[in-house]
Amino acid sequence: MTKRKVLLLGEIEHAHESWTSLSSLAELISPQSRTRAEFLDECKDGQLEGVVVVYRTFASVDITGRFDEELIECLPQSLKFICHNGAGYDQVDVHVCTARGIKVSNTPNAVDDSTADVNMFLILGALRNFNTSMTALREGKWRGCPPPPLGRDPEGKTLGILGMGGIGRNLKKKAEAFSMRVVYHNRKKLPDEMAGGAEYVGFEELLGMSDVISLNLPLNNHTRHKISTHEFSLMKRGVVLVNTARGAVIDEAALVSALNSGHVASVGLDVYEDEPKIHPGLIANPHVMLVPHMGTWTVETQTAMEEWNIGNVRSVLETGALRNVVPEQVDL
Ligand SMILES: O=CC(=O)O
Repeated sequence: MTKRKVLLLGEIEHAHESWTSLSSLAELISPQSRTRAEFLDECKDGQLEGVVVVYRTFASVDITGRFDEELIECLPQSLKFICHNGAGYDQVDVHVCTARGIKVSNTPNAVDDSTADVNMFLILGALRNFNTSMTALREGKWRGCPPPPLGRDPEGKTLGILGMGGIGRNLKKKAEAFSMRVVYHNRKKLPDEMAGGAEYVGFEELLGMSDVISLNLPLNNHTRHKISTHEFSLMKRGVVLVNTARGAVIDEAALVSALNSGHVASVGLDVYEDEPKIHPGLIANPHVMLVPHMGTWTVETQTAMEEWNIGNVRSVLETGALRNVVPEQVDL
């Protein structure tokens, strides 16, 4: 009998032993392709027949492109599972996977601490306007001339968390250590023990009452450009906005206008609408703290993500099921 195959798209950087240990259960293969066109041909030529599960990384999109309808339709008939190494799985069209009977997993909990840490860093940096003085110092101008306006303290400010999933709930605890009052909005109110005392408010209410707004919601067809011109107009003048989720949740052009008009005082961003390109209006604005998508960029978190994803591959090979599936597939 031919051995089942596992296709690795991307690299294993940390959890080498766990990955290698899978070889007693299946043949571990990598694609020959370096481009999307080559990958589609490799699929169509039947070279990937026998692959039951794909392990893919965020960066592998540079080779295959998005797992959209065109690509998913070409995948071998044997393929039943896609294990995505990342919390956000917007590179994979889950709807098409579901229609083809493919189950998809991600790495939700592993990312919570490090992403919420970056979130808090951006909140503090944007409130204190650290970007201007850090740039001035490197230019030999000490705090700058004139020095930046005084920053603001997080203590006593209202933080509105849009999307109270694992990262949002983790951020809530961290923000409370800085004496922030936390309110949140989700499509559904959380059970009280999960919300941990944070007040549930409507979407527009959150926009209107928050001093700081943190975007922690996944990118999908419902959330693309969730924050645009109209939503900015509902926010307090002088609001601070941070985003560690996905860039396209914000309409970046509208954000640049809101910053230029002074309606939004400052912004902290880890993610961008068209990464790695950054809107020139964001680069030019001194009130913007920019981090190049480093929410999970720590040894501990990257290792934990790989271990979780490999655990999912192992679970498929040993039990025929994933340990977790993405929320859209939970009730299937
Ligand atoms: O962006 C990071 C992730 O989706 O895990």
